[in-house]
Amino acid sequence: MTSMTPQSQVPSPPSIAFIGGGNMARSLIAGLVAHGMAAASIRVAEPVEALRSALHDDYGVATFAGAAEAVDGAGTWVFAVKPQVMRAVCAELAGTAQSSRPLVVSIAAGITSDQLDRWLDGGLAVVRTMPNTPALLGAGITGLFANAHVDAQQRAQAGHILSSAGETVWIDDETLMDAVTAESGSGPAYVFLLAEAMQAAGEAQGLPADTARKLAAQTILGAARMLVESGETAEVLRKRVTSPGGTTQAAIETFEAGGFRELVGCAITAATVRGRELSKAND
Ligand SMILES: NC(=O)C1=CN([C@@H]2O[C@H](COP(=O)(O)OP(=O)(O)OC[C@H]3O[C@@H](n4cnc5c(N)ncnc54)[C@H](O)[C@@H]3O)[C@@H](O)[C@H]2O)C=CC1
Ligand SMILES: O=C(O)[C@@H]1CCC=N1
Repeated sequence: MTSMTPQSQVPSPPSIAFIGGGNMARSLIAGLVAHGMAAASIRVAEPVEALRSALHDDYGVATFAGAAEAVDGAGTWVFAVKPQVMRAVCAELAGTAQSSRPLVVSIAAGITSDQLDRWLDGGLAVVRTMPNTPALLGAGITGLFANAHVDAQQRAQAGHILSSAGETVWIDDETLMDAVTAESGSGPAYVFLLAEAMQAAGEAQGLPADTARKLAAQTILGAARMLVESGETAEVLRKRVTSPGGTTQAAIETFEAGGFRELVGCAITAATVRGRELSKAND
């Protein structure tokens, strides 16, 4: 005989609570809803009323001023607040975390899984992640690290949430998460800086501003697509553009003489170090 579960006892899908409804949370929520997650399963804690209204109006998610109300009944908690407020937010939720044993997902730069676990009173499954802003278009990439308490189902759940923002890559050694933050978390800003510089240089050569902007943006888009879609290395693609004795060679030699690679290395080192500092400064 087949046993039937009465309708009233069918469990509703486990909901996700976002603690922090700012820029990155909004991108992740947009991705989850676009990938078919029921808005009714998404709860958001956000103290700023205007952000709460916008999230509710745009995606239909339930919003709350306080974190404690948002996490009520949620199986996964996504911490999307600034690193500087993470400890205080965790202190507020530690009691509930111990009784409800959620999967804890963090997107905060620098804050380690050990810190999150300790601030929530210990023994919890924590996935530390680092997405980036192209998540807004579903074109992001996220690095993820799981602590020892995370089981296979929770790992899949965290991967599912972040894959709605784009590609995912699991990192086995958490100390490398600061390097992920420095390369891809902050990385879109480096590309925007390059775009700014290319546009300004084009304008300095006499191009109208809107033309210079379009040339820079489409060039970066096209080059990025070639990197992803061609299967070739950046070096091979660069060399194909660089005709011997041509214009590109003149530019590349100027970049190399100016220490471009070293400068990029120093910038990414500075961002990596800053990630470690954020961990210490907020402990
Ligand atoms: N912006 C970026 O490119 C990336 C940011 N991150 C990380 O994402 C996190 C959030 O960054 P953004 O979204 O850019 O910042 P944001 O400032 O837009 O969002 C943070 C939100 O948290 C809210 N908040 C503050 N205290 C709160 C509390 N007690 N309870 C609930 N919400 C609270 C704020 O009102 C704000 O709306 C940070 O930890 C950052 O390191 C990660 C990857 C990329
Ligand atoms: O600048 C930051 O600290 C955050 C983390 C990665 C991108 N934005």
